[in-house]
Amino acid sequence: STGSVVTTPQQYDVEYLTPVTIGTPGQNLEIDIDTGSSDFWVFSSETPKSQVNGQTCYNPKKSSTAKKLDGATWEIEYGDGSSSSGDVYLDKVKMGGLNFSSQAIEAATRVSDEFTEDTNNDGLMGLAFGLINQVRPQKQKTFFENLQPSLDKPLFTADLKSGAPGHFNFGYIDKNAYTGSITYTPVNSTQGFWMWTSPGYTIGASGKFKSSPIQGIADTGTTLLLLPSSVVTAYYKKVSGAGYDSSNSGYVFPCDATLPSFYVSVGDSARIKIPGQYMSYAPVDSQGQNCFGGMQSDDGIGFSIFGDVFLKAAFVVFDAGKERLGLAAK
Ligand SMILES: O=C([C@@H]1CCCNC1)N1CCCCC1
Repeated sequence: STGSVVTTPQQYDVEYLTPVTIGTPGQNLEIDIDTGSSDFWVFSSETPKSQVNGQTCYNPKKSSTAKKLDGATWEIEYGDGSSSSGDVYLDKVKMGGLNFSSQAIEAATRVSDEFTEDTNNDGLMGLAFGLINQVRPQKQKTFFENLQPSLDKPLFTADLKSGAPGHFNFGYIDKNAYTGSITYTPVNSTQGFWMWTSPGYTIGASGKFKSSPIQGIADTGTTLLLLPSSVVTAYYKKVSGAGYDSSNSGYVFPCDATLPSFYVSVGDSARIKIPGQYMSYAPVDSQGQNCFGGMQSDDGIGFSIFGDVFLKAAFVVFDAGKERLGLAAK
């Protein structure tokens, strides 16, 4: 089998939302596909009304195919401080023309304010490795892991775009979705992430390559590109008026500044170009005078995060069969 589903950016490409259908009759939700975590959780009829602000809620009591996974609970804390928790049902899930009849659906009985305030986001579908699924006493498989044996190829691809809808495809590689060739690089999944190491980077079209290994994860659920502070400092040195703004906890610069492109090396001889325009995330003031940088420090995380600022510049193959990541220009 193969599948393909559209994914649509929210304002400033802060996140990408993807339609999914749960239960019988189908309940349609819009979720954030997150390759940086491994829980599929949704707003539900069990989420306190005070914590629901426009989201669509999955109601297992209205699904003839829902089965409670007795005794199972979950609780997750994300790196940005947001969190949620709840109980678990098994139910049918349809996404991109693919079906799985007994997917673990983690119904939220509590969500943190960050999720309540994210009004269009009905939940997260984690597509990292099941090793880090947070359901206890038995961890559950991701949607992709459940489907993997039936897919033509044991992989999925992400084609996120700047300010336009893109696709997540499952089980196949669309040759029309990228240019040139795909460069593959090994993934180390021992921490449960799509973790890989870039050999280095280049700042600007006429910059000199810096050989400096950067270990990080491919995370569609993180908006920005989070890199070692040495790289971040070197980049913003090339942006006039840029500086670290403690009130916004990150590098900020005049929105009319010219931003250099940033090249992330892959394998022995390839690199992904992030256009300068992608390196500005959003205004920090209502006048739109100063802008928050798309590249920020990974301090405190323990590794870098290749989030949407990077991923939307590439066609990305998440190849579980060969534990590798494929990257191509587009
Ligand atoms: O919580 C996260 C991210 C948050 C944004 C969405 N993706 C998952 N982690 C990834 C980095 C290491 C810590 C866990």
